[in-house]
Amino acid sequence: MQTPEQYSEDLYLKDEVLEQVRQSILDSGLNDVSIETGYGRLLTLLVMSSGAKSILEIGALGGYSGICLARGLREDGKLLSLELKEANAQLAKNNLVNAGFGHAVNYMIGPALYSLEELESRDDRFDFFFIDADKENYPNYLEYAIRLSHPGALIIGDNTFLRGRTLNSDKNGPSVLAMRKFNEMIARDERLISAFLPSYDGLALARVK
Ligand SMILES: C[S@@+](CC[C@H](N)C(=O)[O-])C[C@H]1O[C@@H](n2cnc3c(N)ncnc32)[C@H](O)[C@@H]1O
Repeated sequence: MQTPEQYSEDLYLKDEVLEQVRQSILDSGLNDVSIETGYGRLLTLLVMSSGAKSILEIGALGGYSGICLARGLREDGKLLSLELKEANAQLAKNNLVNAGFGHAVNYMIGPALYSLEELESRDDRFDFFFIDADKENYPNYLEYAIRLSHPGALIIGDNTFLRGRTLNSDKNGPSVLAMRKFNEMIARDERLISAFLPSYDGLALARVK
């Protein structure tokens, strides 16, 4: 029997652009740890529904989520993506250009914490955040996202379950501890209104009050 996720995905026609992105990641010798197809679709829907004009993504890889985010942007909207590795940012950029979003995207290369510090020093603000990089820094990324947000901004974080490790009390490595802290912040921080989606590897959604 199909999983609910497989059943839902099979309802849609093939997305040639996004399939090509996944192939380009594999062709580059990288693991395809892009966002799941159903959640990519949700990103587009959320960006479009929120009317976001400025998006900050943390973790670009090959640009899969970047394209999903850009698809929801208004004509004059911008996506800034923070990526540790230059080669990944280049791959993502190529894929965004091929998808017709070259005009809308910029990359900052290096550890995201440094880039976030720079953005804060410039007093930059964003309407939408997608957190999908090194898990140990998720609580730090969330704190920065709240500080860099316009009121009403949306913050989305991927992989909240860490393939089940978050829920397993025998697992207590740094990524797991950080993800538990991130999830608790999402649920309890008084600056946020939030919800969790338990499909795939889990997704956290929050709105800054
Ligand atoms: C899960 S992948 C991102 C997938 C992408 N969001 C998508 O769905 O298409 C994580 C990415 O975060 C990047 N990354 C890891 N540590 C980072 C850091 N400290 N700062 C910025 N990027 C980082 C990795 O190089 C990798 O490209």
